[in-house]
Amino acid sequence: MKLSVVGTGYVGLVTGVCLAEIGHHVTCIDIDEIKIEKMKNSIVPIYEPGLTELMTKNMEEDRLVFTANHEEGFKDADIIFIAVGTPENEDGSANLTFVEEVALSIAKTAKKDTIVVTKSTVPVGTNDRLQILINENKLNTIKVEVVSNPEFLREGSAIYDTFYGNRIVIGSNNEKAVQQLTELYKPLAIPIYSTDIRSAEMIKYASNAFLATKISFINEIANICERVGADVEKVAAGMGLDKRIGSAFLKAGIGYGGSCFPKDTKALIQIAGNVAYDFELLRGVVNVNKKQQRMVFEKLVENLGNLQRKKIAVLGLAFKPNTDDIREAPSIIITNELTKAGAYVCAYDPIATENAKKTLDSSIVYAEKLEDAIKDADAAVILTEWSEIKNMDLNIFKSMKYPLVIDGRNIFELSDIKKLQIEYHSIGRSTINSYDQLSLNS
Ligand SMILES: NC(=O)C1=CN([C@@H]2O[C@H](COP(=O)(O)OP(=O)(O)OC[C@H]3O[C@@H](n4cnc5c(N)ncnc54)[C@H](O)[C@@H]3O)[C@@H](O)[C@H]2O)C=CC1
Ligand SMILES: O=C(O)[C@H]1O[C@H](OP(=O)(O)OP(=O)(O)OC[C@H]2O[C@@H](n3ccc(=O)[nH]c3=O)[C@H](O)[C@@H]2O)[C@H](O)[C@@H](O)[C@@H]1O
Repeated sequence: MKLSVVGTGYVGLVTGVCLAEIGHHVTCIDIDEIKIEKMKNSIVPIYEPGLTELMTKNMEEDRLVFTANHEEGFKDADIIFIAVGTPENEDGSANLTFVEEVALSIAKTAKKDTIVVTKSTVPVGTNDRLQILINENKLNTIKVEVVSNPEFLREGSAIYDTFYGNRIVIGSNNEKAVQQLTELYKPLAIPIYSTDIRSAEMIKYASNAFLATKISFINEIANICERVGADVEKVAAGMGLDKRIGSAFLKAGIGYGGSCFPKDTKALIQIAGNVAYDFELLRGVVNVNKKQQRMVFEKLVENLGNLQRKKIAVLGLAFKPNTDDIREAPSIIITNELTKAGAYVCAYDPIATENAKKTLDSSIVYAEKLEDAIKDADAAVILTEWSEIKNMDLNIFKSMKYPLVIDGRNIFELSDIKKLQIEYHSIGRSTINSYDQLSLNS
C-alpha cells in the first residue's frame, strides 16, 4: 500500500519506518524543513534505540521517502496517517491546531479517495469534527474516511512496541476502512480491536490515565511506607503477584513525566468537565504527581538545610531512560527549585543533555562524565534510572564532599548501599546512614 505519515516526531517517524519495514511504501511529511533535510541524509532527529538503522535500511530499499510538501506527500496515498503533536493548552485541554491544519491541507490537496487515520491523541469527538472539516473543505470530488487509530508506543522502546504491541485499536463505523487497515497491519500479527470512533478515542485517554493512576497510587503507598517502616519495593512485588493487579507500573519514584501522561491526564479532566463531570479520582492522581515531583527537592532540603552555593549533582535529566526527551520531565521542576534555592547544579545525562540545554536554567553546568558531576558535590540526586547510573561503581560516591544521595528512582539495592559510608534516601524505603554512624564511632 502507498502510505503517508504527517508529523515525524516520536510517533510519526517510528510509525513510518515500521510500516515501511513491513513492506509498505511510505512518504513521511513534516513542516519542519530542517528535520526533513536531516532525514533525507539518514539523520534521525530524535534519539530512539534502533531507529537510525531501520530508517536507513528502508530508505535504501526504496520504501521510505521524506518531504516537506503536503501536496506531493499526499499525491499517491491510499492512507494518510496524522501523527502531529497535540500539546497542552493553558487550561489543560488539548491543542488541536496542528491536527486541524493537516486535515485542512488534506481537504485542499488530496486528489484520490483516501483513508485518514488519526494516530495523534485527540479528545473524544475530534475525529467526527475532522470528518466534517474535510468534507466541507474538499476541493476535489473524492471520498475521505476519517478513522481513529490511537497509538500506544512508549518512547525508548517505540520500535519494539510497534512490532509487539498488545493491541491495535481501530475506531470506525466504515467496514471497508476497517478491513483496509486490518490488511495494512496484518504482517504485525497484533490483535486488532475494532470499535466505534468515540470509544477508540476514549480508550487512549483511559489507558494513559489508568497507568498514571497506578503510578500515583504506588507513590502514595511509598510515602506511607516511609512513615510506617515498610518497603515499597517489596510491597509492589507482593501486590504484583496478584494477576488482577499486575506488576507493571508499580515502580515508585519521582512521579510520571513525559510528553503524554501529564498532558493526557489533564486533557481527560477537561473532556469530563466539558460534559459537566468532575473526574475527581484523576484530579487526585494529577495532584499526587505534582507533590511527588517535588519530593527529591524536599528530601534534599530536609537533610542538607540551606542549599546556597552547595554543589548538587543531578544524575539523569530525561523523563525516563533510553530517550532524549525531557518534555515535562521531573528534572525541570527539581533543577528549577535547586537554582532558585541558590544551589550550584552540575547535571549529567548520557543522551538528553542537548535538549536539556534548550529548556533548563542557563546556570546549570553539564558534566561530560558521571564521575565529574559527582566529584566534590554536597549531595547527589538521581532522577533517571539510566543503566549507566544503575551500574555505576558505587565507590564514586566517595569523591563527594558529603556523601548524601537522594535516589528518586530506587535504583540501588539497600544491601549494596549498606556496604558504603553514605547517607542514602530513596522513595518508600528506609534511610541508610552509615556515614554518620561511622563518623560517630570514630
Ligand atoms: N511521544 C509518544 O511517545 C506518544 C505520543 N502520542 C501522541 O502522538 C502525537 C504526536 O506525538 P509526538 O510524536 O511525541 O510529537 P512530536 O512533537 O515529537 O512530533 C510532532 C511532529 O509534527 C510536526 N508537525 C506539526 N504540524 C505539522 C503539519 N501541519 N504538517 C506536518 N508536520 C507537522 C512537527 O514539526 C513535529 O515534527 C501526540 O498527539 C501525542 O499525544 C501517542 C503515543 C505515544
Ligand atoms: O501516550 C503516550 O505518549 C505514551 O505514554 C506512555 O509512554 P511514555 O510516556 O513513553 O513512557 P512510560 O514508560 O509509560 O513512562 C511514563 C512516565 O511514568 C514514569 N513511571 C512509569 C512506570 C512506573 O512504574 N513508574 C513511573 O514513575 C516514568 O518514569 C515516566 O516518567 C505509555 O506507556 C504509552 O503506552 C503511551 O503510548
